[in-house]
Amino acid sequence: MHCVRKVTDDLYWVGANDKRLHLFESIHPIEDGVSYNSYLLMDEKTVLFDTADWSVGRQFCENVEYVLNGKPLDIMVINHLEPDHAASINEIILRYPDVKVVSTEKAWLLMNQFNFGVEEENFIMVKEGDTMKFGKHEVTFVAAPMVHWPEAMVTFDLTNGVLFSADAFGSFKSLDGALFADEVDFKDEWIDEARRYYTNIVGKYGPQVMALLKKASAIDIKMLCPLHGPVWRKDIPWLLDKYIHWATYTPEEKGVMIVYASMYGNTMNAAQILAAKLHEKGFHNVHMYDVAETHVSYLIGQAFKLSHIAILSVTYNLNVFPPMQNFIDDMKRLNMQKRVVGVVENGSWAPQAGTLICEELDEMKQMTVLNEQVSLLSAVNKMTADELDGLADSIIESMKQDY
Ligand SMILES: Cc1cc2nc3c(=O)[nH]c(=O)nc-3n(C[C@H](O)[C@H](O)[C@H](O)COP(=O)(O)O)c2cc1C
Repeated sequence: MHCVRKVTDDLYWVGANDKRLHLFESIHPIEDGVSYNSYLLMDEKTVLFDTADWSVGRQFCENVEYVLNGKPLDIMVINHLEPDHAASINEIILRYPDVKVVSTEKAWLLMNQFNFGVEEENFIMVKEGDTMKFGKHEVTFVAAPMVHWPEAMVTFDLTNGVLFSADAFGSFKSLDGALFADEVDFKDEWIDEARRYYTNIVGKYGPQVMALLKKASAIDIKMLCPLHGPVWRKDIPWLLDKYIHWATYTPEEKGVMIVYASMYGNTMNAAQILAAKLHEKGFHNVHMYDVAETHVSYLIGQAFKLSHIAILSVTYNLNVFPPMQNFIDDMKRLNMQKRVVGVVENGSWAPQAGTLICEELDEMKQMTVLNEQVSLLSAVNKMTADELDGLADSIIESMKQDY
């Protein structure tokens, strides 16, 4: 049975939710599922904006058929060719063989590579600034390279201010009947998953996102229709502000994320002592993570949010503990920058982790490593407890800077 929502008088959400997928892109856990959004405009011409992942293909096709109500599908605009949005192109073409597919030159190459079954005579290539009229609605196409694949574009409806924003402004979590961000408690219940989605999926491409935001600031956006998560019709400046922070690697808050790696509990003890000292000294925005217990995508989300990171790691076969190394590698891969970092190492015979972590941080942009580094020998003692106290002071002192 169809399950659709009306976005505007003549625009429908025809997407679907996946609550069974365990790992998005085979890497990021999505305990709360994900939605694959697709939108169908019923103008003089009928226009489908993107398709959906094949896992929800049956529901998606039923939704399209219901809204079309016997009309042919004239146009399919493909803003983003990644298969979680484009895998059903082939099925749509089989059902509506006369449909014209509209997308970028790079998308044309990719849809051929993926064997999505688009014939050349049915493909209309568009570029930045091109416009297309469907009847009442006229749209313009805006290139959005690397947000988050090279072929991506967004489509702006000049008639009613709807921006079909592809992967930009998306979020993990299934919609479960809600459609608009103002129908859920986004600021409380969704923001962490929206940040985790952005930072892990698009986080590397901050400059490209800023380029898109610059273009977006020149148009009067009334509604954002992303390919995952809710549609925005209120509070759009609030979301744009979050995006500016993430895309420029600017912390949202002064806060400390304490990440530790510990096999026998002593480094964890140091992390607890550090956290206790921060609270004792009056600083309370402190969040603690066992690196081996927390999926790195959650760590990345928090690292983008907070101004300070305290890294405490055991030495492991003369290296950094592997899950901690993975976290640091991931931050590097995603271009993480502009954070203040405290480093604590542990080793029982040849502590090495601290030096190696500092070398990694040195290769990243604008990472300030606090001088008060602590080197533990197996367990915290009186001297290193005092050093942890000094590190807590140093973290609090560095909070006085502007972010
Ligand atoms: C497999 C393994 C490899 C280790 N390699 C080193 C090492 O190369 N250098 C070192 O000083 N300690 C090494 N250690 C000791 C750890 O760093 C030790 O667990 C730590 O000093 C105690 O902290 P923890 O209680 O937080 O685990 C190793 C421990 C294990 C289990």
